Amino acid sequence: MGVNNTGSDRTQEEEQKDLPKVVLFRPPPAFSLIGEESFASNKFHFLKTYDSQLPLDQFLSTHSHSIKAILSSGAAPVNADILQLLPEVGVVVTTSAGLNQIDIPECRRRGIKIANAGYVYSADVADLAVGLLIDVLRKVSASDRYVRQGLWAAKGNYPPGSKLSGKRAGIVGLGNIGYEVAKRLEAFGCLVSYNSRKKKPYVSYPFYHDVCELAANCDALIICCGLSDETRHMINKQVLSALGKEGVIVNIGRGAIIDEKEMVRCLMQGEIAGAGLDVFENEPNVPKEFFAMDNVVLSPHRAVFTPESLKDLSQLVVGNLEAFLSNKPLLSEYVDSE
Ligand SMILES: O=CC(=O)O
Repeated sequence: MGVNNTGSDRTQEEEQKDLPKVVLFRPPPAFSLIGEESFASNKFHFLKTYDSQLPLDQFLSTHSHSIKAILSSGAAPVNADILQLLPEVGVVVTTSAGLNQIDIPECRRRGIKIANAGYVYSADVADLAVGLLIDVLRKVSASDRYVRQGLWAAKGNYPPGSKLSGKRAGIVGLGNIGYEVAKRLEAFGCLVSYNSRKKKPYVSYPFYHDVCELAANCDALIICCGLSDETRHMINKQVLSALGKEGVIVNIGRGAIIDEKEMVRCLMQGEIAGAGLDVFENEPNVPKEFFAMDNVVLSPHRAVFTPESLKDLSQLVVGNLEAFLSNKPLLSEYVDSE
């Protein structure tokens, strides 16, 4: 029997057994980016379904009465079938800002609390949204390719881009992230307006109840809302035609908020002017048509990933798990408010 570094003669495995059990269905990207130990892996027993040879239901049934918490991330669903195998679970802590992978009504029905990444990523995601918008308008990536291909010397100047300042920017979803995008674009001299489920009392930006009307009254539409049954394909043919030939769309929310096939068609036929996309309907697969479009800027769903924010995230996740396990209020509890 090995002696561990606490001086006791119990193996690390035996000691781990006494720790509160937290189940994971998929490795959070942050584990490989900043290290699993940043998530206090010495304080919790992380049960990783993806490391087990057992089928998921068998694995969960084996541990069903000892798992108290779920650590969710990315697209792995936390649905009714899973929750019913875990009767002792009282909290789902997710490393994501988005909650579309979690069956929220089922959690509510079972009295399970939910905590997400809160405000941790808002600034980073807003920065990337503005970056994508500037890139599309000013053709940053496209002209970079032009220079690298030696075309500047061979063919002369690359066609000019379009000015950001003075553009009418329509924010779809004025939550934490949408608000950060709005503040940044205002500072760039844009005229901000928004669509949200409800008018926000704390801002004076013009509010459009109808997203189509918002699109008709802006030059750039920035999608910042979460994905739900209500918002799936909310940006459809009608909204894209309302945005029009000069209009640009940026999506840092979730791919399925836009009807992607329709967006591809609109871009191919010049019915909208360009797109900056960090998210896609069927990630990591991206419609091949985009690859040949110089007016489209593509980013592999990475708006949230900066080491600085991931460090804050790890503290928030650990804080949420500890708070739950000691019956204290969660640090970033999700409440259905908007
Ligand atoms: O997209 C990333 C997230 O929801 O955190």
